[in-house]
Amino acid sequence: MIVQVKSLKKRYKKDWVLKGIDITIEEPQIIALVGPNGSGKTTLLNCMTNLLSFNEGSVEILGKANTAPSLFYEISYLQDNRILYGNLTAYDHLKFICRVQKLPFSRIQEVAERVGMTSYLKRRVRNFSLGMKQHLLLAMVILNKPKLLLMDEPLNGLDPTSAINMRNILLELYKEGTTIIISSHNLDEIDRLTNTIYFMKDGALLKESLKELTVIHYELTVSDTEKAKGILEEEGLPFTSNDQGQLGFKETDVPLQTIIGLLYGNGIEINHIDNQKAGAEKRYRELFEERATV
Ligand SMILES: Nc1ncnc2c1ncn2[C@@H]1O[C@H](COP(=O)(O)OP(=O)(O)OP(=O)(O)O)[C@@H](O)[C@H]1O
Repeated sequence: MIVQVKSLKKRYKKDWVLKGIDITIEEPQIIALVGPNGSGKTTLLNCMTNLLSFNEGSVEILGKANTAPSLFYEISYLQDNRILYGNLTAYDHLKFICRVQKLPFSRIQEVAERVGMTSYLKRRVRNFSLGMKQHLLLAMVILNKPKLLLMDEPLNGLDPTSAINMRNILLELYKEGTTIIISSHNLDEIDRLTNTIYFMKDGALLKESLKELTVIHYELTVSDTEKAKGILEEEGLPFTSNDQGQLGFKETDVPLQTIIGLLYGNGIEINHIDNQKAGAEKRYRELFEERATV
């Protein structure tokens, strides 16, 4: 068992922020943690890594209570860049981690090259841009090749090239057996990284696989909607229709080519085809519509 969180509850004074979180991860995966500002994502990650105590429930990681000292060598947690020291260089940070993690210093160059930060390795962090700090944080958490990697908003401030590089690094780690839990507001990037999303809502998690949500839907505007409906019903093909007379289909139910052939064959013209690929953003809007439109 990689992660087993049971009925985890956490409150700050009277406010319950986590109201009973359950997470079971048995095999390496990449999981995205998504939710509005203040929904409790950081609190959850802090509780899981034992940086924060919780009020009720239990957290086990790699079969041990999350307080077990040996986990220090097996998990990594990318937090925000306030943990960095302005007066130290990137190299100093990485050397410190090598010392406490008992890793050879040769790992530093290896990781710096992988992350793409060799040119400013010896510079003081004080003068780093936001993206450079994110690179350093990434280098710091992958030094020990963790079995579980938790990441709080790792994509902040990354330019597109760096975001792609980070995605590739995470996918490589995952292929090597690392489980990754990543909180992010960048839903496009999440879509590219994983199909498994935990939406954080009202102190609870809604676990969803986007496999179903990423099925392609298409909508057709045709010359004679009523006639088309009759033909589709006769053929027993599943479809929906809306007020504007559009007919909706799921690619998995009926391939588009089949519908086109059938309608044309019956003298119905297709005026417009609209493809819709649902994804993390669409689902987010459905779940948090009020907040998303503010
Ligand atoms: N130390 C604290 N004391 C009191 N309340 C806190 C503390 N830390 C967080 N909170 C509150 O707990 C709630 C959850 O905060 P948290 O930082 O976990 O959310 P988040 O989902 O990570 O937000 P964001 O997306 O903005 O990073 C918020 O209402 C926040 O104000």
